[in-house]
Amino acid sequence: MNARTLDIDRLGAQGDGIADGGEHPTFVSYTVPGDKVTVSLNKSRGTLLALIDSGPDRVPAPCPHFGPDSDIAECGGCVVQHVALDAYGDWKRDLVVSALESRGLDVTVAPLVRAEPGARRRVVFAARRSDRGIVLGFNKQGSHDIVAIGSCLVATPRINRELDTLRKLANVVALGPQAFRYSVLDTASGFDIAVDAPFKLSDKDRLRIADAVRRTDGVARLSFNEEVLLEKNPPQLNFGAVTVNPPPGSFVQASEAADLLMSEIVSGHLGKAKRVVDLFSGCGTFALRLATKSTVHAVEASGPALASLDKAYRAHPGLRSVTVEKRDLIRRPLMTQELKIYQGLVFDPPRAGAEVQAQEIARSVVPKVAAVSCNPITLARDLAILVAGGYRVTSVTPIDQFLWTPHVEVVALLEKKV
Ligand SMILES: C[S@@+](CC[C@H](N)C(=O)[O-])C[C@H]1O[C@@H](n2cnc3c(N)ncnc32)[C@H](O)[C@@H]1O
Repeated sequence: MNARTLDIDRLGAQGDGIADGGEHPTFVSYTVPGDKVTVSLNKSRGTLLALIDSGPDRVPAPCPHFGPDSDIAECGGCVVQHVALDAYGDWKRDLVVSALESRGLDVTVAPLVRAEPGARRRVVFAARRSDRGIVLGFNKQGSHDIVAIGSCLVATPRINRELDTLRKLANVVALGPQAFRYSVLDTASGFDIAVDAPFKLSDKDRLRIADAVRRTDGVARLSFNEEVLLEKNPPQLNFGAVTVNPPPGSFVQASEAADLLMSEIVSGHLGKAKRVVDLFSGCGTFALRLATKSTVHAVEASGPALASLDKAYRAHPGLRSVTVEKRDLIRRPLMTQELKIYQGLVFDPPRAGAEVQAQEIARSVVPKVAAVSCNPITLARDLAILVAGGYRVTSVTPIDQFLWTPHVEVVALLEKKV
């Protein structure tokens, strides 16, 4: 074993401590700046063997599943529970600051908006049948091993209360030893469970699973590889006063509190616009709230997401007009000419961002733009395109939608004098 003693200098973008002292940086999980540690070294990665001295921002992790000291098992769902609150907030905010700086954007970034534990309504578990029964939990860090969990501090109280129920249902779904994804969305009308598995079901399996769902209280729907096996009642999410029934497995903001805050920021910026366009609209998180004041055109690639947006709009009288358009915005962005009828625009693309769409927005005369993103790197690229096109960034708000992970949600607001 290649054991070394290292001094940790900084926290990296993935939440690892980094020792800069050697020929190249060495990454050590579960460490903080100021730690002196002994590690077993494998190229640029050190596995923590012993903590010799603690850095000033080291705190005990609140979850018994966290880190190599866990008495139970080391869950890889969270990576930075051992970092003090202020240092954690600074680190996450800095992820955004450095991404923007790398694109030459000198803009003020607000402090990180904190998330509370227990706020995550959408949790993607890993599951697998083993010799000792079903294992439901999260992958161990950097491994395919699934660590069974007894509770999750990040998930909503209802998901935690019903873990046994969820586990029993996962056991009914599991065929053979292959691992599968078991995504649980905690909605107002019960759990919406979406299974993503590498195995196939027979008709008999379908009936058996549907029967188990029927007999399980608190589960609204279960779908398997996007096929609904049973919907007892439509899963319900409230976007402001509007109730939406999201399609199986569709994108939904992971935390209700973050969803609400982002919508408030976006609505505050675009609220006076007569006509707004919502690009990458999903099921209407922004569109349906903006429609209380503005006419909205929602554009999105997923037909089922748009159908649920449209259904929710039609069931809620009193909104301004909402139209939907199914369109692949990466291949066929809304062109500058098409944008000229709007006074407000929000875009919330997947992690890869919306480079080509941003080029069209940059050339447009839409006076107010809101950019929402879960990836500061692609957001910074897209914002730089808008700034080159004459937009000014007026605010950047990082939101801790993904507590104790290296992920951060960002809402950036922009204006163009036209
Ligand atoms: C980060 S989600 C945002 C959804 C919505 N704004 C919300 O807050 O729930 C990104 C959305 O982009 C959609 N999407 C992915 N690729 C797309 C594409 N090429 N063209 C249009 N929409 C796409 C996804 O279906 C998803 O709904």
